[in-house]
Amino acid sequence: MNSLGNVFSFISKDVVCKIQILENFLSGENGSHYVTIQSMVKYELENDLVDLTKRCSHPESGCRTLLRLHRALRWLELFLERLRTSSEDSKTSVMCSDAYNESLAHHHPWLIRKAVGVAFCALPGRNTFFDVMNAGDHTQVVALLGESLPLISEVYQITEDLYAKNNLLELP
Ligand SMILES: CCCCCCCCCCCCC/C=C/[C@@H](O)[C@H](COP(=O)(O)O)NC(=O)CCCCCCCCCCCCCCC
Repeated sequence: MNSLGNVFSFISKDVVCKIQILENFLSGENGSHYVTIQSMVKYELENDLVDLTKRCSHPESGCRTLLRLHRALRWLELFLERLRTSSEDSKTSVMCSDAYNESLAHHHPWLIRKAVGVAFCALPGRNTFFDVMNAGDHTQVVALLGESLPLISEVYQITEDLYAKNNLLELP
């Protein structure tokens, strides 16, 4: 993302920050509970470490932090599937914003949606985008996407089911 330009830095900063929160849990004194998503959910819920309705004493629990990344993974899945099936004249900005409007946008306030919309306009065209991905020629990139998308979907679905079972899909 950083090689796409400064306009994306507010997005990548947020992702890095959220990954850091999870890594800190993993390397902290209760790290053994953070080895899997299942053990994290069980541990945080059993020990009242999750703000369920309003952010107060545990504003940055592992569960709510992962939920933000989980929602972003859905965006990524939708976007990469569009990219995989796109034609030479398809616009990355349109693919990106269609995927965004179908997923993450439902969870973002107006101001973030506007800022994200500006970032999408700065996306390079499809060919440059494939080059930036640095995963071989364009046919190879498309093949790679075909292999990785089912794995992304599977990971997404496992987390989605676990969160749904524990009523965690709307954590503040
Ligand atoms: C490739 C183009 C990249 C464009 C990515 C667009 C995705 C839209 C993400 C918009 C995030 C906006 C930034 C702020 C978000 C936060 O307000 C918001 C809520 O957090 P809070 O509850 O702690 O306040 N955070 C989030 O929703 C998490 C956003 C995470 C965004 C992840 C984006 C991942 C991008 C990965 C790109 C990989 C490209 C790979 C190509 C093969």
